[in-house]
Amino acid sequence: MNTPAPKFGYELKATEGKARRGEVTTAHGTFQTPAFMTVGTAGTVKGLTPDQLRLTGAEVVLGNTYHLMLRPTAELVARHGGLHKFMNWPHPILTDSGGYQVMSLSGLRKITEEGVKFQSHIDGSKHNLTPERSMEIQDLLDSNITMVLDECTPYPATHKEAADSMRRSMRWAERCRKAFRNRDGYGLFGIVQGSTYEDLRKESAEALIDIGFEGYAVGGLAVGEGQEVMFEVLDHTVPHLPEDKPRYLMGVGKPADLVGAVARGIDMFDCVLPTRSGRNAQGFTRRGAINMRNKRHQDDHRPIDDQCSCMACTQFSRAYLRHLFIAKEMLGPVLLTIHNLAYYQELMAGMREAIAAGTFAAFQEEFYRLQAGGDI
Ligand SMILES: Cc1cccc2c(=O)nc(N)[nH]c12
Ligand SMILES: [Zn+2]
Repeated sequence: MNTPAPKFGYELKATEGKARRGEVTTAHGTFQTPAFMTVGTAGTVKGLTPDQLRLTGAEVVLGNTYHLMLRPTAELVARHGGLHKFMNWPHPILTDSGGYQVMSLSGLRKITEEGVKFQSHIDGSKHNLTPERSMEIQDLLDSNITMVLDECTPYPATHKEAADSMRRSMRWAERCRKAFRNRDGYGLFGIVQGSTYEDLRKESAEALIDIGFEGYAVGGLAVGEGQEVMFEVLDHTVPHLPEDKPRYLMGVGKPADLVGAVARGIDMFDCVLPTRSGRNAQGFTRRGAINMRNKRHQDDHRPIDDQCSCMACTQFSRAYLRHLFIAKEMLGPVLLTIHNLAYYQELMAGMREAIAAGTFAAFQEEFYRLQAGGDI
């Protein structure tokens, strides 16, 4: 007899200024915030087994409606028990709703009031993704956190373009709320749009709160606006979001983006940067970025980061990592992905600890001092 799932929930445990330390409860376990969620687009975090991923400190994995509806289809995943069972990740899963990926990946796409019509980038087949269909797909995937179908307003946008795009996303959010199958341990998150316009971001946040969601994402950022503009948008958007619900900044970001956004009240993040960079020999460390193809590592016995406890840093040298990348060996991308994810999780754990201890301001200073330190 399965024990009944706990209710989906967020508990705020500590704050320092706008920074928050909390915990989210889902049917597949809890996760600590601020959280970095590892991107596992097509049901896999590229190159890593679930055990290796867990060892990096990951608690939440992201899947994508767009990719999984095309291949292997949500219906097949459902026949295999949902995404947790299919990919053997028995911990929280969040899925994005598909609209964002359609706009960045598919051919021949058309946005109408009904939804998004597009051609698959895999085989050219035609699809019609509506708010209702996106909810059905994420339900079939058994996603713990479902994202509403939205349009990520292209950047830059005029005020009118941003207003029209945001208001359609709000109408879609309403349809998603109605179509979402409410059940304990599962949540539906709204996504705030409005580009860089303070009045539109306020209107969007208030519209979503009127509908009511289990969490609120800030969308429409990480679209080329730059860190300064992104932080400005957060400064005038986050204050409109409920204190008792998680806030999720979509698609962000570099380590310094995470620290600055946590300082502005964000709880959850996702970004392909650590995994995509890891596959391309770009490492992240507390002292800044490192290019493992660089000749200076050719005969270097040291690990990537002697303070890191990940498998790459405890078992291998920089010389070996460089060799793997130069020789185009599969193990190179695997090891550097593991290291980058472990570094991101270490950064999040450090922020969680600092907020709980009331030392987040000092943490931020030390973070920026080391990043500027150079000589990694
Ligand atoms: C993944 C991602 C990054 C950046 C922005 C967005 C967005 O606005 N909406 C969705 N659904 N996803 C996003
Ligand atoms: Zn490491």
